[in-house]
Order: sequence, then structure tokens, then C-alpha cells
Amino acid sequence: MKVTQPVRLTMVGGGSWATALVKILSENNVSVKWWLRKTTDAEHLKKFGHNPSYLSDVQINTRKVKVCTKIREAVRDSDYIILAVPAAFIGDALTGLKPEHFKEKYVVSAIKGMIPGANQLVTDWVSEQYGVPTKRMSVIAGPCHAEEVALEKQSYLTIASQDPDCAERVADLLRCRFVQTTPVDDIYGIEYSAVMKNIIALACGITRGLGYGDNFQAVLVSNAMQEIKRFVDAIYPKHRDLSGSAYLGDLLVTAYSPFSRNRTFGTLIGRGYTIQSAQAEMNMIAEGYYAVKSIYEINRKFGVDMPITNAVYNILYERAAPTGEMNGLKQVLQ
Ligand SMILES: NC(=O)c1ccc[n+]([C@@H]2O[C@H](COP(=O)([O-])OP(=O)(O)OC[C@H]3O[C@@H](n4cnc5c(N)ncnc54)[C@H](O)[C@@H]3O)[C@@H](O)[C@H]2O)c1
Ligand SMILES: O=P(O)(O)OC[C@H](O)CO
Repeated sequence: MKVTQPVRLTMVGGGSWATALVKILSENNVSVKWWLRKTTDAEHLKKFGHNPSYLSDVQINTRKVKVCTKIREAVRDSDYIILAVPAAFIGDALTGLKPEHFKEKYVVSAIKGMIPGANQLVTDWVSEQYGVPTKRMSVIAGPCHAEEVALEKQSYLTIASQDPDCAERVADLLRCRFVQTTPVDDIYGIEYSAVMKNIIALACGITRGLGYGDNFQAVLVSNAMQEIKRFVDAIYPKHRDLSGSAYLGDLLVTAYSPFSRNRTFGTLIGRGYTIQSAQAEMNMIAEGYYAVKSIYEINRKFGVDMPITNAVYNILYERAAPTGEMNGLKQVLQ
């Protein structure tokens, strides 16, 4: 179903994913107000029609897309708000907004990360902070790299919401020439799974950096799928098929694609970079770095067997040597 009524939407974020989503939305009958944090990027976008910092080849139709740097102005009069900044910065991005600014709006999280410290999923955090009812919340998931969207390569997104009507609406907004969308209901399972695949991509990168090959990575990824299933089923039990593209598909793209931020970050760590130097090397954020701490801490309560998550946590937060942690994993994977 094509979007026939003009829809007013706010995009929050100035990175790769926000840029790719604005490109997708521009294909449809959607009028976008795009909030970016950096005024220099916003000014450049207004003047030249492209984001100078991320996916700068993507041409933005500035007649359909209005750029702004004031968050209150950005969300005013919108029907939908899409959140597309790394989870660690969402509080900053929404500073100044109150529950009244979210009233009657649909809130869509395109974020695959946890709120550090609070150890909350983004949808839980938004509901708690701004009183958005769950039936108005959804998440954008699926194996989809912004870089491929920029090139209009055929992609698939899964839109999850507890309310089927909400999932359907958002799926309609994002369906276009090169993006197929599917509405589903497993919002928490999909959100956790999307967070955890980033941790696994870090592990894959670390093993690549250490010189492990495809044989080992295939075993790592298949064990990871079982680890994700154990955790998600423990924290949010529900009948679900984790071979779907929002679960397994997303894990595969992030574990194997050279575009993956998390895999790239992990590779640098495996090669011996410090965390600070790996972060400085990338102009992008690896969500898994923050997520592994949250998942590790949440799992203290659940006690799920999670050897891969524990190894990544030990490397990133306990200064454990990557070689030693991967040697340990070698013994438990099968
Ligand atoms: N890039 C993708 O292909 C892709 C696909 C699906 C989901 N996502 C998710 O989208 C979210 C955004 O990721 P991205 O890839 O667009 O990010 P990115 O790494 O491309 O860009 C970094 C973003 O973080 C912002 N930022 C950096 N430092 C900041 C600070 N101190 N305060 C506030 N903001 C700051 C930047 O302005 C920019 O918006 C993440 O949760 C990611 O998992 C990304
Ligand atoms: O693969 P990453 O680490 O860049 O994450 C991006 C998306 O989540 C892929 O779907």
C-alpha cells in the first residue's frame, strides 16, 4: 500500500542511518523535518542538499525535507518521530522535550542499542520518559546497511509494534522502489536481538583481527544465534522463529559485511588498538560497545549462559587480552 495522505514526520539524527532513512522517506508522500545536532552540517545540507559528514553522495530533496537544529521546532506538528541517533546520545538529542511534545504522535526507534546506565531498551526508555503508549511505539529492524540504501540496493526492513495498525502504518511509510517492509508484533524480541547482534559483530571483528578464518567465524555465528535465543527467550518469552531476517538476517549482515561499524571496531580491537584509538579511527559509533555492558549487567539477574557476550565484555571492560578470551571461547563453542 502506498502512502496517499501527506504525512508529517520528524527525523532525529545526523548520522548514516538517519540520512539513509530520509532518502527512503523522500521516495514517498512524506514531508520530513530533519533534526541534526551539528549546525554546520545543517547549514551545509540547506545550501548544497547533502549531508557533508555521512553518506555525502545522497542527494536530499530540500523541497520535501526541511532541516533544523532546534528539537522543539523539529517535532512540532509532526505525526511521526523517528529516532536515529546512537542510544548513548538520545537523551542529549531530546533535551528540552517534555511528554506534551510526544502527545498523539507515533514514535519509531531506528536505534539498535541500549540506554547506558539505565540498561533499558530505547522503546522502554521513551515510554518511561515521555509517556508514549506502547501502541504508538514501533522499531525499525532488519539487515539493512545505510551505505547500501544510499546505493539503492534492494533491502528489507521489519517494522515491529505491539499494535498491528501502528506497525502497518510505519511499514507503509518506509516501503519504496528498493525497500520491502514487513510489519510484525515481536517488538521486544526484535529490539533485544538487534542489540545483541552488534555484540556478536564485535566478537567476529575481534577474531578477524586476531587472524581467525571463516571456519571459526561460521561456528561463532551459529553459536551466537543460540546465545541470542537463550537470552531473548529468558527475558521476553514468546513463540518466535529466530531464523527470520530481523533476527538471523541482521546478525549475518553485521557479522560479514565490510560496512559493519561493530565488526570494524572489533577488528581494530583484535589487531591491538586500544578502545580510545579504535573509536578515534572511526567517524561512526559501534553500538555494541555500550550494549555489551548493559546486556552483561542485565544478565546478572537472569544467569543465561552467554560465553560470547562475556568474552566481549571482558575484553572491552575488564582489559582482558583478546587472545586469551578467544582461546577460552575455542573450548566452549561447538
Ligand atoms: N548505519 C546503519 O547502517 C544502521 C542501520 C540500522 C540501524 N542503525 C542504528 O542507527 C543508530 C544510529 O547509527 P548511525 O549508523 O546513523 O550512526 P553513525 O555512526 O553514522 O553516526 C553517529 C551519530 O552519532 C551522533 N553523535 C556522535 N557523537 C555525539 C554526541 N556526543 N552527542 C550526540 N550525538 C552524537 C552523530 O551526530 C551522528 O548522528 C544506531 O543505533 C545504529 O545501530 C544504523
Ligand atoms: O553492521 P553495523 O554494526 O554497522 O550495524 C548496522 C545495522 O544494524 C545493520 O542492520
